[in-house]
Amino acid sequence: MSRLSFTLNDSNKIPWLAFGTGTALYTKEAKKEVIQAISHGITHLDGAQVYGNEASIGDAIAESGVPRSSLFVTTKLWDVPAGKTVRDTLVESLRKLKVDYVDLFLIHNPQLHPDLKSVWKQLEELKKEGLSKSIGVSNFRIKDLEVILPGAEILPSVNQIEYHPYVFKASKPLIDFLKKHTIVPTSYGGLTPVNRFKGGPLDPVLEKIAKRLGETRGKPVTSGQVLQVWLRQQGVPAITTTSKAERLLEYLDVETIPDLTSEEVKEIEETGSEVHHRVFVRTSRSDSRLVTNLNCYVHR
Ligand SMILES: NC(=O)C1=CN([C@@H]2O[C@H](COP(=O)(O)OP(=O)(O)OC[C@H]3O[C@@H](n4cnc5c(N)ncnc54)[C@H](O)[C@@H]3O)[C@@H](O)[C@H]2O)C=CC1
Ligand SMILES: O=CCc1c[nH]c2ccccc12
Repeated sequence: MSRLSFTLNDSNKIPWLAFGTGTALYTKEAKKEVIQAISHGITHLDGAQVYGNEASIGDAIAESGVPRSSLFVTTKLWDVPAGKTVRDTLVESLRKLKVDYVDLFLIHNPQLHPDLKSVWKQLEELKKEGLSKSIGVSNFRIKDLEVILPGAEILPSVNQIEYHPYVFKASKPLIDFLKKHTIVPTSYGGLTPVNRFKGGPLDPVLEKIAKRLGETRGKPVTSGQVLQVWLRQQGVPAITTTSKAERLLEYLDVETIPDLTSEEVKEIEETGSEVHHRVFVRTSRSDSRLVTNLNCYVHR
């Protein structure tokens, strides 16, 4: 069972390890994989309206045998259809998820909302109504946050972003801004250096640290686990996914791995900063169409 959680600026707790359904499971029936994740002890489920599989998350929650109060369920607002409200979209998500509330409701992509301040105000009302325990954002840049923060009655609790050592240097101003405003960065794509961009300068650094940690604790440690310790040590929840039970156990085991030394952290960040690999391009409106490079959401 994953036990480690971080405290958000609204005093709610967010489990550090989340199971996501927006990449390998994007638009797929995900019930089996979500039930497997829950049964292995993952309590934080990361979904979104655009992933097309909220109903299968709902089926998994219903069939898991785990009480709703033990789970942390996230979904994300995509666009707001004409004639509908943000609330209408969340009510539809709750129907698909078969829950009375979500633990976290995020604005998925700021570039979809010319009226970003108004959308944030609607999320504030949804938190007050109790339809979402916490509210936050995703893929927000500093300039997007500067639109909603002035006059916000409720701060975003999280900003879910692509965060790993290969975007560390580019992300530093945003991470510092989030810290200043007590907004927790949550990481997606955190394993990019070992999956999408294996063969980069980090490989030998992660292998060396994994070897040291493995020898210290008498149990092997993987490079992927080193990346997740790097995130955990910063207080950054990791959103990951897998269909393999052994990977779930690998991710869960990270809670038992000691922190990296300050020298190891420095070496990961300096080596990661030698290159820049951002995988998840921003979706942006183009000729009034939403252009999204979906290829980057599934692994090569
Ligand atoms: N808010 C947003 O715009 C976005 C949110 N997300 C969320 O984050 C979740 C996780 O995103 P990912 O990029 O999939 O997470 P990730 O970077 O943790 O990668 C997970 C993938 O890496 C594979 N993997 C794990 N260890 C490996 C190894 N040693 N070698 C090779 N492959 C390995 C797993 O099988 C899995 O397919 C998504 O499902 C979604 O819920 C993802 C992208 C954008
Ligand atoms: O959130 C996961 C990846 C993602 C971000 N924007 C889109 C749009 C359509 C499918 C997946 C995604």
